Amino acid sequence: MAPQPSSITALSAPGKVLLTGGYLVLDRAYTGTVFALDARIHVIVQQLRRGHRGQAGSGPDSKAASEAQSAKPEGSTVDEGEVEDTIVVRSPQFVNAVWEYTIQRCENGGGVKVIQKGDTPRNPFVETSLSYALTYISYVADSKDFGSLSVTILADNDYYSETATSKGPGSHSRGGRFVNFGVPLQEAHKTGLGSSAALVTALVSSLVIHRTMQADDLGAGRDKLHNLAQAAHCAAQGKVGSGFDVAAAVYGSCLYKRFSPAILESVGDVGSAGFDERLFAVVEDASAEHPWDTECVDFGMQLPRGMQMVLCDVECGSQTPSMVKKVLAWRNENRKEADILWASLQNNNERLRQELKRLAQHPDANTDGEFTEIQTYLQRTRHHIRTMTRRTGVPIEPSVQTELLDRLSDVDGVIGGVVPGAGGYDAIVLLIRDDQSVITRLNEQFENYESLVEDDFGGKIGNVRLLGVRHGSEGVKNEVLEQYAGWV
Ligand SMILES: Nc1ncnc2c1ncn2[C@@H]1O[C@H](COP(=O)(O)OP(=O)(O)O)[C@@H](O)[C@H]1O
Ligand SMILES: C[C@@](O)(CCOP(=O)(O)OP(=O)(O)O)CC(=O)O
Repeated sequence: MAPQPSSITALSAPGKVLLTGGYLVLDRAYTGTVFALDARIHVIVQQLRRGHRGQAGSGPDSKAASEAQSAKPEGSTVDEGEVEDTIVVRSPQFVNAVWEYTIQRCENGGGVKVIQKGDTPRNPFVETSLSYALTYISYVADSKDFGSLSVTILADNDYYSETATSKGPGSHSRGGRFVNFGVPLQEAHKTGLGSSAALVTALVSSLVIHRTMQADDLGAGRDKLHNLAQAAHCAAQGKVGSGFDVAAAVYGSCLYKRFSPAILESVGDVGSAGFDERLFAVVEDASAEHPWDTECVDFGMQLPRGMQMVLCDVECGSQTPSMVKKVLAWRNENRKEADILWASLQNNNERLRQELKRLAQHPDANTDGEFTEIQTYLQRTRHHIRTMTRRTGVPIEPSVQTELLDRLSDVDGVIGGVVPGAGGYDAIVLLIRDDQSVITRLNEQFENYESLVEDDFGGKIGNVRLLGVRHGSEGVKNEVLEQYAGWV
């Protein structure tokens, strides 16, 4: 029998930065070095009402469950007399961010599908995570009775650019580490930390732990949660990416080698006959034909002592999907040249990672305190990325970012930096000496920062600011409820 659910479950998962290996990591022949961040997305699942066929909510915490039930969050349509189970998802840091769903049990093993009520704009990442997690849960627990659930999403501030409200005096009015953004989610500008991967990971993990496992099972269940989160994230995105962001959300910082795309290609859509069995096989890695082959090496890896990683938001977004398509099209048409370039990048990225690892393991090896080797490898990686930019005609490191990286690399205490991930006009990453005076000097640079070059791709960067986010290394984890006072 499945374990009895406790009444409230809270988990969080981190954002990511792909320090090196952008584009290369799409191909299993290469790897990416991904760092988890200390900016996390939290998901709190509350059991509002027992499953009406008498299944849920009768666990060891049933007193707390009935309290949660009577403290029914505002706006919920769930009440005791109603037979229909509903799931209400809220993102209370944003205006009107409430999504309410009914649960549809599909025939012929089509799984469990959530159907959105009302006319709030749909949130594909929330919706798909719910359908995928409930399908898996109902298959393993052999029960389709979920009861009604209230789900709260809380994100650390650095996932989105500041808004008038988040900067203002009332931003922390509800208390704790989370701010009120005062705008609808669609109007919030993302800083590119991988909010959707962290959200999907925290959401599917909290639902699965809530219904089929105990909090202590998180370690042992990590691989299954990874497989489920990758499947849900790909379905919500409508494409199979490399999955490095979901891997970092689950396992934390690591050297990542992607899974073979074929693993997820045959899952099909929720509602289609046999979906529950296929999803179960994917999550439990039960397919002999397509076993999971993701490789996350050195997970939980740390930066060397005395080094810190910072991100600089440049207030200007880029379109990753079309950039990826263009780079891959160029690679297909220029295979020989691309292979040489990809090999040079891989080789240098690997040396950089090995040196970071060596210094992390032998803190005394950095005798001059300058991280000179790291500086050299970062410069070489940038050199190859600029070649990639020129040859593909894609603004991976466009000249306004070259200018910014060059200027910041000259600041005393900055070891070097790169455009992470797909590059473009997203936040850049810097490795610096872990010293407050370096942060002070960087902030001084940003006060009057003005770009003096004309960009080769017509991009412009506005305000540059240091994000508060730092390297975090840890993947998905259980959370304590006290920190959500005022929000849940
Ligand atoms: N706090 C949040 N609450 C609810 N949904 C969120 C939240 N943050 C992000 N999302 C979902 O993730 C989407 C952004 O994902 P995506 O475009 O992949 O950006 P990112 O690069 O940050 O992952 C949003 O459109 C929304 O569906
Ligand atoms: C090009 C890529 O290899 C890296 C993209 O990294 P980003 O960190 O830029 O990704 P987004 O969060 O989607 O903006 C694509 C991939 O690996 O999926």
